[in-house]
Amino acid sequence: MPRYQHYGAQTAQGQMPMPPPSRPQSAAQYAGAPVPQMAHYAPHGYAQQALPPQQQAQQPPPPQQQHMMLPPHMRPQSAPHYPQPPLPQQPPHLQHAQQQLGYPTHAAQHYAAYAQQPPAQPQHAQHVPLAASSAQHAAPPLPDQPSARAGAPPKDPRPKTEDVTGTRGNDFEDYFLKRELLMGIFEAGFERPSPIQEESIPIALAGRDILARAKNGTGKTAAFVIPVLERVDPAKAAIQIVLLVPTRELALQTSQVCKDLGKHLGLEIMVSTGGTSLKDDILRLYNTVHILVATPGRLLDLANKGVAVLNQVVAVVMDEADKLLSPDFQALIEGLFEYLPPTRQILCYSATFPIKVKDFKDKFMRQPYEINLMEELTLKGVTQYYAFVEERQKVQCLNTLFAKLQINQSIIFCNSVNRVELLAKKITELGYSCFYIHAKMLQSHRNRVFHDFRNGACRNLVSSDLFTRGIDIPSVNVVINFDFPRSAETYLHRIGRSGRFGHLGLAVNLITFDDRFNLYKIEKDLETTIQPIPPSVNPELYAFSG
Ligand SMILES: Nc1ncnc2c1ncn2[C@@H]1O[C@H](COP(=O)(O)OP(=O)(O)OP(=O)(O)O)[C@@H](O)[C@H]1O
Repeated sequence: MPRYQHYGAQTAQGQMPMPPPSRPQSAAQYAGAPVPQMAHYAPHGYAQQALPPQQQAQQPPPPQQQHMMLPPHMRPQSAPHYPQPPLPQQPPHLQHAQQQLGYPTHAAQHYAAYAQQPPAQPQHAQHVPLAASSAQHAAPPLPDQPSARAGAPPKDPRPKTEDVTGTRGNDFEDYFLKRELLMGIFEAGFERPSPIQEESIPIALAGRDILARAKNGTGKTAAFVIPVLERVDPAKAAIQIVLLVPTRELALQTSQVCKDLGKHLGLEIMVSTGGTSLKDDILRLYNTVHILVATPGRLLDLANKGVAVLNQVVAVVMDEADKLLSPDFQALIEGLFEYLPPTRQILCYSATFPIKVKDFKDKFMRQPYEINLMEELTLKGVTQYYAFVEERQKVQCLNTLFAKLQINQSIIFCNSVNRVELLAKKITELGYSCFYIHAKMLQSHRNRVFHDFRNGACRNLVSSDLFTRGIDIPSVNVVINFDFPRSAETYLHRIGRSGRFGHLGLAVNLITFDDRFNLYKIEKDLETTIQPIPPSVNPELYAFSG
């Protein structure tokens, strides 16, 4: 029996009541709440932070009748505005990673010999487990030198799942990386490689093409950034690495990872995306650039103009590769490959790889090494629930979720730009702090929202699918699909914005009658079960009290 048939029968367990398909719903029973007007709604993605107390008092509480439409466990308490816990500090290792650590300059010289060792030997490409052999080839720190780990920040105390802990036990030292690179890795708070990093780093260092699939938030970025940072020759004034990503925000984030991990390497890293001044990019390219992180359209433009010279590129990375090979980008990518030398290494990463990648693989890649760490598709640390609602009940249901859940930070996804703006407005009117972001906003506003949300300036972000892929904000512990996505890929990437690096997270899906087939299909495609939301959600499933 298809699962969607029994949703209506489960109301006793506490989820939203499902109206039988044939029974028309009375407007009085399911009418949406009139939403109070809100003068403090600010455009450009900035909704107000929170109403001043005296204005909060003036806000009419949501009508009682509306609460009664919800099953008892979803009804808000009596107060019109529900206090949420204070915004948390960033985990200690993240705060620390942002601080500049002074290193004695002699350390770099002292280790020059070690740093200049040739990159990984062919046995890496043969996939020899490094743990077994590391004792033979890992260079021990010289007696009078601090270890490259000396600048590591305090340990992140949050529990992690096997998605990132299920490794063979390798250490970063096992890969013969430059000492300066190791220092950057440890200062970023990375202690050991994650499974995808263990699989990918040695193969990439050996120069082989890679097609890699691993779960969201398990460290794919460092899995390609570390080997490409190792491969760049700082003395050579040419673009040596191209990192392609589908969105501008992801480009900014990825370039920041390159800068953080490579901060002792003395490399020039440039971001180039649409929505910024082309002239600035052209002027920047007159100076040395070693690593170029770009969205495909802008880079092709610069290559066509002869400004971005790509004939010295040794490796090109395609993050979210399936998206980059979708019809939206495919022509641009193929255009770009005409400028790249035939010897370039190609590294492709994503959590989702449909069949369409095959054509690209056959046409451009040379016997790629394939990594698939996704026997199981969803993250172990992310608990998934659905609440069955009528369209007009959604805002009230969200209000209840805000009141009941321990949200550190949340991302709330809508299926269109219009709905993002409307929902942000309604959330603000309910008295909660909220930003919004979508692709039709000015880039400068997008950047500000991204920056401020990441820094914890606001608890909730309403987003279109712009933030579905790749965005890494470790404090996000709750994702809400206000609108249920249409495809399993989108669903997987969206819920993967919580539960980063094996931490715990919660995904709540608001499901309407029309969504039920889609819910069933996505559950089937992902071989997962999305449970009805219980009357109270155990905070231990998603909230770290530390
Ligand atoms: N070895 C490591 N040790 C500790 N933290 C790590 C390690 N590798 C990556 N991280 C952290 O894990 C988080 C997720 O990493 P990343 O964004 O690379 O995941 P991803 O697999 O690319 O996710 P997505 O599929 O969503 O793009 C980041 O905050 C990153 O700093």
